Amino acid sequence: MDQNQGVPVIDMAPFLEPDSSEAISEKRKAVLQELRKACEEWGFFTVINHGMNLQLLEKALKVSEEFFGLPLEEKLKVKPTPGSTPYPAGFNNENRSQGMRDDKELLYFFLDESSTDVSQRRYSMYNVWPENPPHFRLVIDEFTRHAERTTKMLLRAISESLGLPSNLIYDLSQENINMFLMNYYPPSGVEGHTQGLGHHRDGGIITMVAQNNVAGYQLLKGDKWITIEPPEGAFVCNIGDSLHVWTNGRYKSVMHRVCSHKTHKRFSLAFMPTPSALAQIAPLPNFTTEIGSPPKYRAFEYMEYLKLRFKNKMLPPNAKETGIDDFLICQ
Ligand SMILES: O=C(O)CCC(=O)C(=O)O
Ligand SMILES: [Fe+2]
Repeated sequence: MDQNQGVPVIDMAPFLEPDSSEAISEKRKAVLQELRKACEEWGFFTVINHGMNLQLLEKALKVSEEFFGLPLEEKLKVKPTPGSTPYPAGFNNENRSQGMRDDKELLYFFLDESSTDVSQRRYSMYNVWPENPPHFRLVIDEFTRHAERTTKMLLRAISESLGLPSNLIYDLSQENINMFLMNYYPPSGVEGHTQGLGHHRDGGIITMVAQNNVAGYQLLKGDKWITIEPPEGAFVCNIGDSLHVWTNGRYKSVMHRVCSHKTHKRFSLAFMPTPSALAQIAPLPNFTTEIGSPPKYRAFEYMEYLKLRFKNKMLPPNAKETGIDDFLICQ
């Protein structure tokens, strides 16, 4: 059986149309229905016709391959700035999940530069840009500007799919922050499962991932790990814990991981639109009082959750990590 069978592929073309004729609006409604079903049943979906120029995506994947192909001492020059917590921007090859080493390298940036309000750019000031390859910044700036448009379009569609005003989810996050992760998973050289990135749920609103054509991204459905093999040029998206809590668990934040390939290098580019540290994360009335359902999660500030999750990085092997379940209200 095709293991990818079932992870819904959603064609966003009607959301790229400028006009809002009756015919387009009908098409959009159909897309919203598919999106709702995917978020409720899978917590994952794949988007095509997402508005990103595919040549630009290719260029970004190529520049990431060039960067990660540099000698380690060159990559280590892209050192995180002290104080850029909770997650330091820059190069990092010492990630851990469940206390075990992830066999991956990460280059990490904050994207809030597109914000017109300079006082809000308090995350991207920590970004550290590689000097090599020389065209790195040019390519990545253009790519991330386009990708931010795509993430905003997806957040609007997700809001609408929940019957909420288009801007609500974006507004709840309080600031315009996208975390941008460039990941490199070296070949493992061995048969069987190797931890590229240990199992986890994402914390933000959604995560949107592009990858080269090397499989390894897996989600947990029931008790089975399913490998996601997206069509070329697609973005794989999943629901993060914040959206899971806002919807009182209706849109699911699902466990996933990355398994390294035996012989091939895997690259991925991940965008995570994320709430501001001060954003309130609590189930919305639309999914609780208004429908007579008790809230499943207590309210918290996003910073509280981030700090707890950051401690996960220091845990001994196989220790239990903090996750969204720790915020469940016992009933
Ligand atoms: O590299 C990938 O494909 C997924 C990355 C991921 O799950 C994450 O960074 O949270
Ligand atoms: Fe993830």
